[in-house]
Amino acid sequence: MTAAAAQQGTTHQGILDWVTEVAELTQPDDIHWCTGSDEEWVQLTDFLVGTGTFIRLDESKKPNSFYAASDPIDVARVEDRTYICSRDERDAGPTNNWMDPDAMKELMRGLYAGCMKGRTMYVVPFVMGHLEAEHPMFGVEITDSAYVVASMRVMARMGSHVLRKMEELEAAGTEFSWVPALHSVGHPLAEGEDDVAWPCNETKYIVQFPEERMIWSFGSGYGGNALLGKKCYALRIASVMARDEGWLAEHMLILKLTSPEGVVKYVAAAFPSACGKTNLAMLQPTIPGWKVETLGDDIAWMRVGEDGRLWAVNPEYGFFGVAPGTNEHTNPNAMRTIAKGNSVFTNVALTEDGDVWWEGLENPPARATSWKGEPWTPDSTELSSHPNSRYCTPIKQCDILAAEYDDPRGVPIDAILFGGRRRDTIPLVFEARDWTHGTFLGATLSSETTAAAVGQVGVVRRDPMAMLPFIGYNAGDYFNHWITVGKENDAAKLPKIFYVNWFRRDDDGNFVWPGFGENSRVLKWVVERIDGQAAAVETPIGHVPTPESLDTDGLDMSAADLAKCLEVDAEEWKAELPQIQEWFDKFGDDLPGVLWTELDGLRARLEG
Ligand SMILES: O=C(O)CSc1cccnc1C(=O)O
Ligand SMILES: [Mn+2]
Repeated sequence: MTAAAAQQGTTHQGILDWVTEVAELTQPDDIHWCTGSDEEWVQLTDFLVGTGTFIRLDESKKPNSFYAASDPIDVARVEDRTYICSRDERDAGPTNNWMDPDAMKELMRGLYAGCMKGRTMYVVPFVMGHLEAEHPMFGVEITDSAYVVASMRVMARMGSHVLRKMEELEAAGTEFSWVPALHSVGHPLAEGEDDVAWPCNETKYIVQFPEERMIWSFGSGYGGNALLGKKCYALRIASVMARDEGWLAEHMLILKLTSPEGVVKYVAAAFPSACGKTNLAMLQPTIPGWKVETLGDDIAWMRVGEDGRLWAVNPEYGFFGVAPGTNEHTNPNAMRTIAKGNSVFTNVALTEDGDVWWEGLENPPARATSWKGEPWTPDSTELSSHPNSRYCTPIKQCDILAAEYDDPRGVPIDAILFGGRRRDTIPLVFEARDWTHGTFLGATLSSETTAAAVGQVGVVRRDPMAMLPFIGYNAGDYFNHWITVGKENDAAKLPKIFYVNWFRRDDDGNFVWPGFGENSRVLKWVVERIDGQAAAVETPIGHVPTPESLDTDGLDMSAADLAKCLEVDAEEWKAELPQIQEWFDKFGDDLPGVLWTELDGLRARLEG
């Protein structure tokens, strides 16, 4: 299958050739070219209700919305089955699984052979980012999952208008390419065999071929494994494009912060999976007069503009947010967005009156059906919803969506926040000394693992720029790319870099910082630092707020607890040094020397 070659031909013929090749291999019963129309949504959702994959929710509760429960073997991203199959193993680097691309293709052709028998092959033309962008980032996903098509319609700009745009560009002789993204649940149906509610396969492969800008996925129907525009394209493939073309594809939210005086700042923030990006992206400030609007909660593409500033767009068209913990206190804006319907809820609980519920949501139902299909009550010892259960909801429904979301140029970022989930060591917020030091902070970011990926939860791991599962190439080269962006551009125009940690705990294990809307106080300090108005203490790790420089008016917190939030414990940081050394040793000569210099500087300042 020469998808890359298919990209070179005329678009329509190129796509047709690729679709033909895939159909010959996978042998679907029929082929459906997705239009993205409302009529198609109705056909798809009716079909999914018919197969038992979808349960239609009550129109008065969540209009035009559906419930799905996955197979328990298919509930999250499968990092151990995710591969970067670069030609040279070195280019995958020590943080990625690698296999020789030809060997992987051989293996997966064996899996794809006949895998779509009894099913429909859907061809999904889509674009990540704006169709009106200077260089639209096209993709075509082939999938045998109607659930994936329905979810892609929420998460990406998809359908006939995308194909027409490609044809227009082709007619105008304008150069462009498209990413072929092949997906199968890996569950062929024999003649007359009924489908299961959640078809998938014990064997899963989520594979990126970076030089070919191509994605092959097999065996999972869930989230980032199957909605290939998201993690596979907009991060893993896009990060390789960004390395080659001089921009950044990052795991970041984008928000717009407006002060009471009307001063606007744009902030991007990289937190590991399920560490609060969506909540921060839609923050409802507790400090009077401050306003947050969102542009995105998960992915940011950032390019240096002619003005030397870093301009960010959100390439996605929807939210695929963690449901548990989302409620009127933690994220009222998400709740209002979801309430408008047009959403797909996966692995949450289904209530008897045709609504959904999850842990942390107000008003637990007296009885419900859990994501495992079992009777559930508030007294159940089992969870109603999987910790990685998700809502999939159109971004346009968000009341605080910034108008700039629709601007193909994006917004100029003033501050980048790196954040993790650490119970100790990392203070509430501190500012990097400069871009290189900020890159060091990003490269050494650490966080307790979450349920967004299969594996143990709560283990502290290094998660550089919160991109560990999403860097499409050698992470040492990725760090060097960040360093280069700083070197090749005017530092005064680039965003200032900060490190935040909402999750510090006291000796009894309780969170010291209230978080959620109160995080607006940290954002205020950040923008006031940018404007040279907020005080800070110079510490071995960076610039930490003086207690007085944080706006604590109305904050129910003792001075001792605030001091605890801001504490820099030299012994805790000295304990980080060998961990950072061990992390950096993984990269050998691929690690930029300036990062070793930063580590030496930190050590010297701590021991000074
Ligand atoms: O893709 C999944 O199955 C869950 S992981 C996820 C989903 C949406 C946004 N981010 C993530 C992530 O792991 O970062
Ligand atoms: Mn994410």
